[in-house]
Amino acid sequence: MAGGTLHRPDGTDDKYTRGVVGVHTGSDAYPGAAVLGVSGAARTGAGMVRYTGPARDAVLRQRPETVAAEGRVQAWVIGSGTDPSSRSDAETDTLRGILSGGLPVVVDAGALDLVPVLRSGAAGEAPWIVTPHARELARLRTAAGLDPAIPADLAGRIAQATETAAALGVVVLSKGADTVVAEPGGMAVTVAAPTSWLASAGTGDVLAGCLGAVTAGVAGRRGRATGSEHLDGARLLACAATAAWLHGHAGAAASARLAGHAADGAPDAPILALDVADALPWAVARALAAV
Ligand SMILES: NC(=O)C1=CN([C@@H]2O[C@H](COP(=O)(O)OP(=O)(O)OC[C@H]3O[C@@H](n4cnc5c(N)ncnc54)[C@H](OP(=O)(O)O)[C@@H]3O)[C@@H](O)[C@H]2O)[C@@H](O)CC1
Ligand SMILES: Nc1ncnc2c1ncn2[C@@H]1O[C@H](COP(=O)(O)OP(=O)(O)O)[C@@H](O)[C@H]1O
Repeated sequence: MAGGTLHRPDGTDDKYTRGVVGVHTGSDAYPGAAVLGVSGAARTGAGMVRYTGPARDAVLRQRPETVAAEGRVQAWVIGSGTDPSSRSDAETDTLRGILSGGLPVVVDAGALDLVPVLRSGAAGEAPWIVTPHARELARLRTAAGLDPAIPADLAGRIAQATETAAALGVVVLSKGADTVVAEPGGMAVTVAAPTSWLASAGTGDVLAGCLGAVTAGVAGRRGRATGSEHLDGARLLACAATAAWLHGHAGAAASARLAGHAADGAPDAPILALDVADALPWAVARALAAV
């Protein structure tokens, strides 16, 4: 699963080759989402996290390693902790600029409304991974002219994610106890969460950051190897499936630890989103050990 998407740094690496994630998330109403996304990206092993949103002070208080300045990045994370109904025109322009920059973008929560607008009638694929929960996916499908009914079973969710990916030309990561990832070419993968203690506010924000870090790492290494950082749908799907696996197993490890068990014990204790972020290094280590 992690083969090709995660990389143990060696003597040739520096902070840039390991992948730089740009995070433009959070708002005055939801500064915590920015902290959680930045923590998710940093704990997944990004070489650098750049934060360019409005929750700079909160982010730096929790994660002083963050570079709060513009600069080159390999992948973006946008939308977590934002509300499109109160978004300024200047902020919409900033998000449109990120989306049209040609880099991979993880599009979450309050930026999802821009996807059908920008992809309507557009040819080919955009290197974006959208990360809706069930209600957000229903809203996205309504805006794209697709049936918004929430499927009753997993087969229906896979079909829905696959149809949405093809219609919009983007990778879809549909969140839930089973995370379904689909790409525009028709491939789909399901990643079952090892614990449902993950159903807690802010864990999706952590996932978005984790996915940004995995994607930036893959784009950076590909750039070094081939001269092109472009990631097609199949590669983005692999990044999304890897992030879902890391997130789920980090949740289980955090739950087991808080329950007083060893890391492989039963995940019995409730967890907070930041617990999930803090357990991501354990999940990365476990995935790397299996490669
Ligand atoms: N720490 C932070 O900063 C965090 C910030 N966060 C940020 O918050 C923003 C909004 O994200 P969200 O997913 O909550 O909003 P949204 O997609 O509009 O869905 C709302 C839907 O939920 C439903 N609903 C509400 N209450 C319900 C209930 N008791 N039981 C059942 N259903 C209930 C309600 O349905 P209704 O009441 O209409 O039936 C409505 O349709 C987003 O930017 C996110 O990133 C979060 O990540 C958390 C941590
Ligand atoms: N019942 C469940 N079992 C396991 N994982 C779940 C369950 N419900 C939600 N999740 C996971 O928890 C996260 C919630 O994300 P999201 O709905 O965006 O919440 P938030 O906006 O509060 O961060 C997702 O990664 C989702 O896959």
